[in-house]
Amino acid sequence: MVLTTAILDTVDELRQTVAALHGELTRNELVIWTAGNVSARVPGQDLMVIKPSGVSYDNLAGETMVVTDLFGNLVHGELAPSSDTAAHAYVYRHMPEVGGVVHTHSTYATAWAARGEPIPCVLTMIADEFGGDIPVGPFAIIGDDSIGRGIVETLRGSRSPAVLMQNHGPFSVGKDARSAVKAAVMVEDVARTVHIARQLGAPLAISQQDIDQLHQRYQNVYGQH
Ligand SMILES: O=C(CO)[C@@H](O)[C@@H](O)COP(=O)(O)O
Repeated sequence: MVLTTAILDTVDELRQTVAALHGELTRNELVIWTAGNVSARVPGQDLMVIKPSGVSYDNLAGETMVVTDLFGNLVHGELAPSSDTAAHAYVYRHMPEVGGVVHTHSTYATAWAARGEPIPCVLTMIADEFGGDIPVGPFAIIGDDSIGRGIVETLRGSRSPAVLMQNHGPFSVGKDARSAVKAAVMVEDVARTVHIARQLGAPLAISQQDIDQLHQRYQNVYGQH
């Protein structure tokens, strides 16, 4: 596939954005070594920008980000794409509203994934960002569409932008890559808080009505408009 000058301009800007967002994963201590990855859909194109596989975060820059089609075929860039490219691509193919995907192995969220236990909606911040319990997706081996299918099928049944893939770790989605990174940061924060709360007792439930009210406010009123 030959990329036109207009698409290349968009891609180059997106490569810088995705590279910078990988810095948010290390800054928020969500990844170690080369684990984790961020991607962004190229607007209006069946393309995505994603991290190259196994490259140190110290060496991630716009120029090292790669571009693939939505079946994981390399279209632009020198390096091999992330080993999670198939999962990201599957999400983009089946969830047209998603513009960004993030995967980490952040400690507390991954500990919940190891138990295959959803994070209960016992904090206002969980209601705000996730709209209910943070769901668990099925165990799936990397290498084909299994992880992507598990992410999509689980998220379709939830308001949550994050899913805890059993025995693996969190994947998060958003309207753009920055929103997906935000969900990755927040799922780790609430995973830690609920874990700590449960050490000393049973966290108290929030009513569905209150969850709905909190979610609606946060998604539609919170912040600057
Ligand atoms: O979780 C996995 C694979 O599913 C890790 O290898 C992943 O975090 C990092 O892989 P990449 O360096 O993106 O290929």
